[in-house]
Amino acid sequence: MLVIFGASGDLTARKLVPALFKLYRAGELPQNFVVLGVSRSDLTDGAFRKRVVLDSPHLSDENDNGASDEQIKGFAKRFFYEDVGSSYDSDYQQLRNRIEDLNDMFNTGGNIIYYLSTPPTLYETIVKNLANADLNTQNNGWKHIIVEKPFGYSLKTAKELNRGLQRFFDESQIYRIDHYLGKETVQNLLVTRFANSIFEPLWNRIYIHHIEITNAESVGVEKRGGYYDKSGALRDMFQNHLLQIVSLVVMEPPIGDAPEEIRNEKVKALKSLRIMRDEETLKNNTIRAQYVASEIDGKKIKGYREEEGVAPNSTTETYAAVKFFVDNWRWHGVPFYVRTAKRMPTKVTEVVIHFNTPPHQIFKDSGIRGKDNKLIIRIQPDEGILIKFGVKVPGQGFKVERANLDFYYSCLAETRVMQAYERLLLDAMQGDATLYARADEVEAAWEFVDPILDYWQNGKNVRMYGYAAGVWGPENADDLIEGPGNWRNPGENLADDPGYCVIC
Ligand SMILES: NC(=O)C1=CN([C@@H]2O[C@H](COP(=O)(O)OP(=O)(O)OC[C@H]3O[C@@H](n4cnc5c(N)ncnc54)[C@H](OP(=O)(O)O)[C@@H]3O)[C@@H](O)[C@H]2O)C=CC1
Ligand SMILES: O=C1O[C@H](COP(=O)(O)O)[C@@H](O)[C@H](O)[C@H]1O
Repeated sequence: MLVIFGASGDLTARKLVPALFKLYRAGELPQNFVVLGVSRSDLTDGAFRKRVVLDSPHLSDENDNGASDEQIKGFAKRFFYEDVGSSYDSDYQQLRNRIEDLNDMFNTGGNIIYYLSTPPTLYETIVKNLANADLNTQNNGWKHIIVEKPFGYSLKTAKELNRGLQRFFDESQIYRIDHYLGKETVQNLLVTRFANSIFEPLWNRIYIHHIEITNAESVGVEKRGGYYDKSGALRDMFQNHLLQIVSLVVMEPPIGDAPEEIRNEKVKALKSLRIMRDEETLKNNTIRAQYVASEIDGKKIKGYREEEGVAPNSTTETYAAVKFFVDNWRWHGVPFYVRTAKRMPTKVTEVVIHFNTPPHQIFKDSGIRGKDNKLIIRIQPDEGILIKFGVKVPGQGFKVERANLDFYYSCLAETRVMQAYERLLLDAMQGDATLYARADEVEAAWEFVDPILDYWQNGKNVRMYGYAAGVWGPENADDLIEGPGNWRNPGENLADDPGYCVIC
């Protein structure tokens, strides 16, 4: 049984129920699957079903071939609703009775996931009340809790939240969601590195010059200005999703694919990020910026400070770029450049491994300079992997051009690629926490991010750059890159990435 707290909210309707529906249609949910929505709103089972299933505009998408009425009705019958009264801090005895009734009706064996999809300030209250009603014990079926982001606001609050949850649930029962880990391409980072023998020998300071990770969104803060203005790019994307990607790029090979083997290595990776402690280092290695009003294709785009819910004098960043080093044997001296931003020219997330130039230039007039070998791992969209390597241009002499060697997920036309929430929900049902963040991972990530946030908020004369909505951030961001290089500003499609002989 999936018990969703905050079931009347946006996440339930827009992400959770559509993901469950996809799993249902694909026949991947257990036979006895049932959902109990819980929140303060006064709803009947019928009204809840209408809201999140029958009248929902979110159940189909452009890749869908349409669900039948029968499927939708069959799915809706598995949804029930219970209100907690006027506050989540109440006696959950009535909730317990309802859960027991549904357990019997659907023969669930007492296996329950509690999904916390309320404002984070309520997480601890909810788990305390679950425990008070004896709804956390595992002697009659397993009990897992899935905790939505944001997980804390700082290292201190993340630690408090961890301790708060762990008072009532064992760490093995706690699933902290990071939807980037549910993305197929993020998981493929592990496979690319550890299921091949051709990349890993090069995956170190001897062959890699620097690593660049870009997460760009073309949208602004949309309707979430109120939330975002208290958060900012560093908390919203960098502390969680991007540092999760960093941990997969940086980690050592685990001894196996058991969840704890992988998570142990990720924690070690996060703990090896060099924490920036003094103002000079923070000044030279971080850049923050806000988008300002502009016009894109004749359409006026609001600046961040004009967005609904955002303070007119806000100092919250919508662009964050950070250069850092990893203090371990493998990565000594290799700079990592990671940026995330809203209102960029396109939506794209990619990891770019820039290899060193060959140690000795044999082909002196080849035109190869500045065109290093790259491995581009495209997380989204146009998911795939592309290697840029030098080939000889036919003709006299040794002119070299960069060609592309590539793989695209879209080539796997017959394969159903699960969306992030589908994969993560299914894993939590199966008790597989590999793709969920452990307490120490979250804390290690905050440990790295906290000094940057503190500097941005309290440092002396910290610049807040502006960038016109629709461009690749402030010009000064290129100053972060060592030497003559710039950020790679990719197009929407990896397949369009310029390379010699693209039409073959
Ligand atoms: N929406 C999204 O795309 C994403 C959301 N999240 C996280 O998921 C959680 C839920 O988000 P979302 O569904 O968007 O939030 P909403 O505000 O839409 O819904 C939250 C639900 O919690 C209940 N609630 C209880 N107390 C409060 C309160 N003081 N203020 C507002 N709501 C309250 C409300 O139900 P009721 O009043 O009936 O009790 C409400 O329906 C949050 O922690 C959010 O950070 C994370 C990633 C993406
Ligand atoms: O967690 C979040 O992620 C989305 C971006 O997710 P994606 O899967 O579309 O890349 C971001 O828009 C949002 O601000 C953030 O809270």
